[in-house]
Amino acid sequence: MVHWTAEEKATIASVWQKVDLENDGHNVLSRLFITYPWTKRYFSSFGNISNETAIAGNSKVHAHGKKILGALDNAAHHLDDIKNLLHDLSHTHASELHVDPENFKRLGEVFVIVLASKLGPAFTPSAHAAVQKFIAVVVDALGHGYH
Ligand code: HEM
Repeated sequence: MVHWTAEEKATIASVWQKVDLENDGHNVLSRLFITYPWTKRYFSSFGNISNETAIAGNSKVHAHGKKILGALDNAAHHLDDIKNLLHDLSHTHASELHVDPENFKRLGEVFVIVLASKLGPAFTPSAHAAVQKFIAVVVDALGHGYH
C-alpha cells in the first residue's frame, strides 16, 4: 500500500484547491489529443477533433475533460483508497474501451504540465513531487484491470 506523508497530503490538498475541473480538464484532454494524436482514435464518437481549433470548440471534449478530472478529484480526496476507487474504471478502460495503458502515463504527464503552466512558481518542486506521486498511483491503479 502507498504511504502518504502528512506533508504530501497537505500539498496535494492545497494544489487541488486550485484545480478547475472544467477548464483544466478541457486543457488536459486537448493537449493529450494535440501532443499525442493517436489517442484521438478512441474518441471517434466525439465528432470533429481533427485540429486544434476543432478540439477547442468541441463540447464533448469539454464534457469529457471534466469527467476525467472528476475521477482524479475523487482520487485526490481519497488518497488511501485510490486502488479500490479506480477498480471499476480500470476494468472499463481495459475490457470495454481497450485503451493502451501507456496512454494513462501520457495523460498524467499532460496533467502535470497543465498544472505547472497554470500555477507557475506556486508549482514548487515539492508540489511537483507530490502531484507526480499522486499521478503514478492513479496510473498504477488504472493499470490493475489489465492483468
Ligand atoms: C488519468 C487517466 C484517466 C482517467 C481518470 C479517466 C477517466 C474516465 C472516466 C471517468 C470515464 C467515464 C466512464 C464512464 O462513463 O463510465 C472515461 C471514459 C473513457 N476514457 Fe478514460 N480516463 C483516463 C485516461 C484515458 C485515456 C488515456 C484514454 C485514451 C487515450 C481514455 C479513453 C476513454 C474513452 C474512449 C472513454 C469513453 C468515452 C465516451 O465515449 O464517452 N481514458 N475515462
